Amino acid sequence: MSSNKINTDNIEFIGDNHIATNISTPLRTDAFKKSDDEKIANIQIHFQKIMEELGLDITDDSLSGTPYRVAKMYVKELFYGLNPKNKPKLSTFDNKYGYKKILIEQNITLDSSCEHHFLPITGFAHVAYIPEDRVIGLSKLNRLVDYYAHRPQVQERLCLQILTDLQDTLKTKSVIVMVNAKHLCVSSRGIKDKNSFTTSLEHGGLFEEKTYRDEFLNAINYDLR
Ligand SMILES: Nc1nc2c(ncn2[C@@H]2O[C@H](COP(=O)(O)OP(=O)(O)OP(=O)(O)O)[C@@H](O)[C@H]2O)c(=O)[nH]1
Ligand SMILES: [Zn+2]
Repeated sequence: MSSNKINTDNIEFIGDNHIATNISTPLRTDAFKKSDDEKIANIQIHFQKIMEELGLDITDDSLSGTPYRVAKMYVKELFYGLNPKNKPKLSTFDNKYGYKKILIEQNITLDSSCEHHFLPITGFAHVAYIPEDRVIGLSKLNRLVDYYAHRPQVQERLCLQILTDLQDTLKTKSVIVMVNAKHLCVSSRGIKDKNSFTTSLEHGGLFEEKTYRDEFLNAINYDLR
């Protein structure tokens, strides 16, 4: 095998071990053996090669820092959510006040990356649940969305990862997640459709019933027609 061909023979895939395999992000078993600093150093070398291959003069003042900048951005920012050690602490509380109706966190800013093109996905997530015995700090819902968004993603998987994690954390199936997002791979290249956006909706428990779903959709002012 030539040196620039990726050897996939010994790549094994693992995922988030707390959720079903089919919705896990495909990861190598050695995904976190290297430190962030080692990964940044290696990605820097690879990205410099990409720039050189494109014909760019890497010694130019403006370009010389780009390989390191991109490598750091990948590991520490855009894809920080790949590493379980970065998962936010989702502290929950006893539902002492006995709140049993819908709780909605809407317009959660969403910044993600498309795993097919490594281009941005931007939009909003709307998350709601109907508590049983546990409730959660509001900001934790935003933090969880941010965590799963900061991986190479497809929107369907992102929606499901948020849903199943919240169902586990809140110990209730009654969770609903909607993502409305623009994919730059659709709007800025390829078909270049500037107007279309993508909606995904996943739910369980009481939200399987239209009445509860409608309550959520009305509250976020969304018309699914
Ligand atoms: N289902 C799904 N598809 C996505 C998502 N993000 C990007 N895609 C699609 O992934 C597909 C990849 O298809 P390919 O035909 O291999 O790639 P391509 O030649 O760049 O396709 P075009 O975008 O049509 O030019 C494209 O249709 C993308 O629009 C996502 O979140 N979910
Ligand atoms: Zn894409």
